[in-house]
Amino acid sequence: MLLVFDVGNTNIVVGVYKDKKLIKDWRISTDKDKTSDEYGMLIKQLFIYEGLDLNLVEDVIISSVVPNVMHSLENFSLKYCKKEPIVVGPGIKTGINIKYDNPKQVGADRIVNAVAAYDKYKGPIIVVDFGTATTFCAISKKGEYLGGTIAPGIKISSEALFQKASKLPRVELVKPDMVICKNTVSAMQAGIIYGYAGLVDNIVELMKKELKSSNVKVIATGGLASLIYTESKTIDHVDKYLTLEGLRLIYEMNRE
Ligand SMILES: Nc1ncnc2c1ncn2[C@@H]1O[C@H](COP(=O)(O)OP(=O)(O)O)[C@@H](O)[C@H]1O
Ligand SMILES: CC(C)(COP(=O)(O)O)[C@@H](O)C(=O)NCCC(=O)O
Ligand SMILES: [K+]
Repeated sequence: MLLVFDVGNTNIVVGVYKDKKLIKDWRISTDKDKTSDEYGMLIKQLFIYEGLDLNLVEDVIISSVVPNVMHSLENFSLKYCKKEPIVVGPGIKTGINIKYDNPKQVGADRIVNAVAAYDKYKGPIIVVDFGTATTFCAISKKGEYLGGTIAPGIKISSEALFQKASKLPRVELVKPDMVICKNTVSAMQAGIIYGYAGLVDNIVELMKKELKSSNVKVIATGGLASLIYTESKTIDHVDKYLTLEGLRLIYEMNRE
């Protein structure tokens, strides 16, 4: 079995692959204060709960945009899986040519998404990842990572509204029927969701113009993708497991 970790700023998505098949996935909070033993006990319990055995893990691959968590996860891998993990970063083969000014600057999650999206859908392609931040990445027909856009995420944008305006409450992210809303909660929900769908469509349209291609596919992933998918005019598919799939593919390219 292969154990994969996608460490985001809010959540760590953990996946278990048996050959090419994702057999289990979990979402746990990203906690910079957790030790390797705490991660170990948490993951061991999840394995036991699903009738899986941590001793059967043959390899571990980690992609992280939170440097502080790496120490604990690497030690977790060494101690509980008896394996040096593969960490997505400089020196790792991805098959993607990164055209960023400084390729080391691109978030590992964005590269992992690009690898999976190019493998599955071919280019030109735009990947939208709705995480703590919302990232947009353009991949060319030839499979080059061309770059992209980083916008404030849906959840953190709405948290800012609630924190900075005394009379605005924290709201659930659900869609009201209208935008001419007659109460505070619906008015905020409309502003967040319909406003955000517009943000997504505008960035995607501008990217398509820069890509100068008419057949660009647009794939969305990340915790909140399905919320915006139904309101956006430009997203073609939601692919929930894109990042995990990218980790598996990178593992295949780098295994000994
Ligand atoms: N299935 C879900 N339903 C509702 N909210 C979610 C879900 N998954 C994630 N979220 C929320 O979406 C935000 C981004 O989550 P996630 O995609 O895990 O971000 P990251 O990759 O940055 O850790 C978080 O605030 C999280 O609480
Ligand atoms: C943009 C991000 C914060 C997104 O992270 P996430 O929302 O998944 O937690 C992450 O990819 C990152 O830290 N990137 C480095 C900067 C860049 O990609 O240019
Ligand atoms: K992510």
